Amino acid sequence: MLKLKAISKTYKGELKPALDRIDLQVETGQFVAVLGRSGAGKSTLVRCINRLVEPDAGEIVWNGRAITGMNARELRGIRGEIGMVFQHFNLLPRLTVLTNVAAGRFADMPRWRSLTGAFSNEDKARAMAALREVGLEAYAGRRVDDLSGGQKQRVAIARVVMQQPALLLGDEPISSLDAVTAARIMTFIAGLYRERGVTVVLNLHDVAMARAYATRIIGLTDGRITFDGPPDELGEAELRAIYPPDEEDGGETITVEGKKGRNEEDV
Ligand SMILES: Nc1ncnc2c1ncn2[C@@H]1O[C@H](COP(=O)(O)OP(=O)(O)OP(=O)(O)O)[C@@H](O)[C@H]1O
Repeated sequence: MLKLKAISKTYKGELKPALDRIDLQVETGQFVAVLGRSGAGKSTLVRCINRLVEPDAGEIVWNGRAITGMNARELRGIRGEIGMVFQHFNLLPRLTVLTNVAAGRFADMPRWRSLTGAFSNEDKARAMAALREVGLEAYAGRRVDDLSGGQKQRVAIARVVMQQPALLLGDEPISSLDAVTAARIMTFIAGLYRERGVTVVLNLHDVAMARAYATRIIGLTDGRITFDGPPDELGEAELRAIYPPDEEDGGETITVEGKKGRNEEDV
């Protein structure tokens, strides 16, 4: 179980908190999508969980252990249990697909160490099996920077499969992908949750994707939780609370089906 207790974060030089006393409890085996406008605090929330961003106050507890308060070595250890996928993949571009995936097994080590150690045949076989799951077996020897965005995200998913995390965090993992590729990545993530019991917390921009895949939706507005419930309770009124209209942004409209710009709304 993941518990956030009164987590607050104000970035240096900012007046308004990015997160304002967030309390959240995620049961093992939930698939949580975090929605909110740009700047609502979604990235900050997800990144505080594994302390890529340091909260100013509050406590984060994962399976009875307080992540807040861990020293660097303990934090590396816990990060081995927590997988993460990013919008821009966070792979080592000049290295091969296989090396990137195999390194997932050493997620609790500093990166340079995981790469200087030779991988065992067993590690390589497991990395190949993970690549097979995402349909990229044939790309094992290719350099990551030769792949498309969707393929890179599949490599990142294979690395997570290799890591066998109990918790998967995602910071906009599908934001830079086209709709078909995004759905494919969400299906892989849903597979980790359904078939392996991985607890998932993803920050998403896409309301329709969140509704289609998550079991619970958290709405963030100005650093506070303004919605918490299953996808079928997320109606138009709830969406308006999560995405309040703002004169400055041209009146972007979010509907249950997804996001619409003003022009699309007019036609
Ligand atoms: N490194 C930083 N330094 C200063 N302010 C920051 C930093 N990162 C985020 N912020 C501010 O904190 C608030 C929350 O940002 P955050 O990135 O968490 O929002 P978000 O909901 O993920 O937005 P987006 O959807 O645009 O990525 C915003 O006001 C943002 O400007």
